[in-house]
Amino acid sequence: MAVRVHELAKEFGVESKVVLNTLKDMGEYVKSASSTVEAPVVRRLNEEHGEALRAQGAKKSGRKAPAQAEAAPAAAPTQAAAPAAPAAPAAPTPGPAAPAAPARTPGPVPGPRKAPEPAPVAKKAPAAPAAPAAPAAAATPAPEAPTRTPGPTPGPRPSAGGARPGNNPFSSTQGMQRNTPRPPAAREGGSGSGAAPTPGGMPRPNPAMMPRQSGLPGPSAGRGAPGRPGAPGRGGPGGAPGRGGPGGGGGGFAGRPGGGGAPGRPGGGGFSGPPRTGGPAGRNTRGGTQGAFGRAGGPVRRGRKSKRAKRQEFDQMQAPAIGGVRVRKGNGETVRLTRGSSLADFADKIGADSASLVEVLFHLGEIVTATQSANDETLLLLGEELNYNVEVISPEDEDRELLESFDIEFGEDEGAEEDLAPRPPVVTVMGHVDHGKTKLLDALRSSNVVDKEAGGITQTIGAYQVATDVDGTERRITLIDTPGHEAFTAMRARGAQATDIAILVVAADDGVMPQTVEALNHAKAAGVPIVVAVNKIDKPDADPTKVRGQLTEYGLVPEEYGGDTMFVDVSAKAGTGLDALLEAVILTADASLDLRANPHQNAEGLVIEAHLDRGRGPVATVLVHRGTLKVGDSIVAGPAFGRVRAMLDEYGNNIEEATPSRPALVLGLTAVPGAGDNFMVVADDRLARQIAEKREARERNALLAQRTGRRTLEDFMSSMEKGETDELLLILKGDGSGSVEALEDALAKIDVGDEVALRVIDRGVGAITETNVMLAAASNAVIIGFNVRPQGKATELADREGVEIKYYSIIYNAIEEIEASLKGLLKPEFEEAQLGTAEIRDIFRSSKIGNIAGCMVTSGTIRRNSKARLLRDGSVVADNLDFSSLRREKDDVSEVREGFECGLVLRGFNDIKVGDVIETFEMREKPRA
Ligand SMILES: Nc1nc2c(ncn2[C@@H]2O[C@H](COP(=O)(O)OP(=O)(O)OP(=O)(O)O)[C@@H](O)[C@H]2O)c(=O)[nH]1
Repeated sequence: MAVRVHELAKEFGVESKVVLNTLKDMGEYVKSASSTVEAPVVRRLNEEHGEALRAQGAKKSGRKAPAQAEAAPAAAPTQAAAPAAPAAPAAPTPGPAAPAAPARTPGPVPGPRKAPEPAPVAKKAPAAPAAPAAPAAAATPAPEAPTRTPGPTPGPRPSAGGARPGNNPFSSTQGMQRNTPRPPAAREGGSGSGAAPTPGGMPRPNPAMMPRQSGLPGPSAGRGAPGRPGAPGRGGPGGAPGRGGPGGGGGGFAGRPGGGGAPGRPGGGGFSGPPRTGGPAGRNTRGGTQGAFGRAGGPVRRGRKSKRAKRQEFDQMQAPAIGGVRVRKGNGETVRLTRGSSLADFADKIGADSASLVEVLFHLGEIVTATQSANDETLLLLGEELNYNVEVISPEDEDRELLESFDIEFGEDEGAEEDLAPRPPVVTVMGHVDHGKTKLLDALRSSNVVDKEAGGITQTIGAYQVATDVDGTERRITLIDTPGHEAFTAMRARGAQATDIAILVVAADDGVMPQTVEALNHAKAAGVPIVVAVNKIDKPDADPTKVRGQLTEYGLVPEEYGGDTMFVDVSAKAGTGLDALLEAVILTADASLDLRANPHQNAEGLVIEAHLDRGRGPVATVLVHRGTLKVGDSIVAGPAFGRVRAMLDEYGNNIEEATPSRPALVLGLTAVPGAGDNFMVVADDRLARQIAEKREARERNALLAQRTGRRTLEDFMSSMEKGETDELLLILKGDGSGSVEALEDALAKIDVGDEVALRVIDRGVGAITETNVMLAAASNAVIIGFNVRPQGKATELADREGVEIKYYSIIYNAIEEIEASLKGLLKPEFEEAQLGTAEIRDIFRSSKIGNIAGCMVTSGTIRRNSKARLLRDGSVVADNLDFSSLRREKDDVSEVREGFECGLVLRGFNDIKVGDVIETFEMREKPRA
């Protein structure tokens, strides 16, 4: 599973931005310290830059020697791992789940991969004896232990291991879509097999894994946490003891706090860990977790206030001063903050004064007020400085906690093994431009429709199902209708993954091209198996063999060459090979994935497309992951809710219910959700509304935090020098997610230079609401309505608040106007225009008005109001002068032309000589290109 940048940074012992920059240099798309990084990328990072980063980290911690000496080992995983490794063989008796463990982790692969797990534990808590590591180690197959070498990737690797939740390591991941309930052993013990290893970072299917997959993951496989070595033992009030406590926590084992006995949260804190598995321990510690839901954590406040004040005074006496500010430093306690928390929230959690945090940040070069929403990086920076382990709760975790507060669990199949039924694979078509993705989707749609009788022409709802005959059985496949990996990646970036299998289209006449590789990498990063469609084989210059050879270099080895990737030659144009392609998809799914879901529960799934339909209101195409969605269900989808009024299939037919992997167009939502939002059926409308409202509020906060951005002192200074940077803030509303995205993309491409920036602070589908207007008013933004109008009192409010709303129905017009207004924000640019020159022929000295130059105008005109410079022997003696007097004969004049004599006085400048040249010029505004 993915780890976050700051977690990686912690492991290397460097600042997040160092890792961030390294990743960016590697071409990875990472935005902030809380961006997630997939296991393969982590591996690459380790291979390519691991040593350098660690060296840097070691240097850094060395520098801080006296104060943070204890932190030094953290930067040296090798040292840290050393004590842990021996602990493994010494492990007395395996943990409760251990007996099962070897069976679940067959093959030598898991051994070395899991090896680093103890490392983070030891790393994070260097002071902790080896003992706590033992249970964790014990949980891994003992024979493997001695062979362990502390790999270079202590943290992330285990996470990759833990990243395959559910019985289906390749399917929709992110912990949201685990399909099989975990066996009790795993739940209770949590340790053993938690790692659910995938083969050495290669997310390829491996049939050997099958039996294990179906019985897997312990809580460790939960999302997020397993990969975070820092996650174990989230400090409750006890703070420090939590760290490094549950030994298992380190590597993604994590299940139970039993290991270390510390009051930390069970290390993994997996998706479902706390509610289901933690038992009382889990619950209690969760309660102790600092303010996950608003309640401030921090020290327990008891006793009289004056006493506390005294205590604080005492603490502060010992507190190191940061730039003259005294703030009590932490001991590495974990502080959990939601996105967009303010410094006041932070201060509240650590029992400090928010003003001093503002000051600390100021000394670190950031200007943030106490109540302003701070962005993730700022919170992490502050945490690092004050020695707190700040965890900015990820959007997914936040949502999970939000749902938990309603006692709802998302992403799990209910019931037991026997409740699961097979479901069709969901497939995305990817490939290079013009290699035939669209054509292939069209061909598959028209030739393999499920119900030829009923349908006829399919409608574009974002996905459709086809059927194919494999070994005499009709098998269905759900195809996502948006070709290309962009949509796939965009969804994944939101923590959603709809795809089980990717069809990689490669034109046989063109071969592997840049986007082929890109698509391939995206699929690999997501752990999605690939079936290659070698397209356009009807073309005379088609060379399917070459394509096979080329892809082999990228690790896709055709089955016929002994590999495990199926290659199928097709012609989307001629319609050949389509059945074979579908069969290959089914065979690949059968071999590497366990696609089952419980159809008898409340439906859950993903929104894959949504827009506002003029006649029908908000419509959303959803893909059911588990359960059965029925007309009449109360549903919440992202920040939208409602009741399913009607459902349509891809033929436009009304359907009463949609089973797993079935795409359906849902009518009846109150708002338009975003593509990639999850949806679920809840008990009643009221609950749906409450969840939706909470999500919307949360989203707004996060947006505000984003908006406040990170403005450093340096930025501040440089913009001051430049005369302040200007920014045009926009809120985009449109009639469909496609148009809003298109508009935003186009706007992002407008470039009028560095001085003026354009930032879209919110976007959405549907009418312009009062909320939009409020946000615009609060942030001085302009609202762009694309084919939409205001709703309710939005116009009134906009008038009152002075918010500008602009309406467009043609993207081009919107872009043109916005570009023009951006240019309007530009400060005028001036250039110098030469006006004339005059030569000093004589000098008249006057005590009253200074030296008067008697001149002959040698070119152009000398104007009274123009600027002047004095040249002597070709060099500038004085610049930017102006005239206090210009006369012709005895008259004051405003200008004198070439060939005439004049007398002039330079204001405040008397050092003139005969023969000097006076050059005059004026500054003219330059038209913008
Ligand atoms: N001869 C031949 N031409 C094909 C075949 N498949 C697609 N084409 C042609 O290739 C061109 C590109 O096909 P598209 O389906 O638009 O390709 P795409 O990958 O969807 O392209 P983008 O959407 O631009 O990324 C079209 O002119 C198709 O007619 C095929 O099997 N044989």
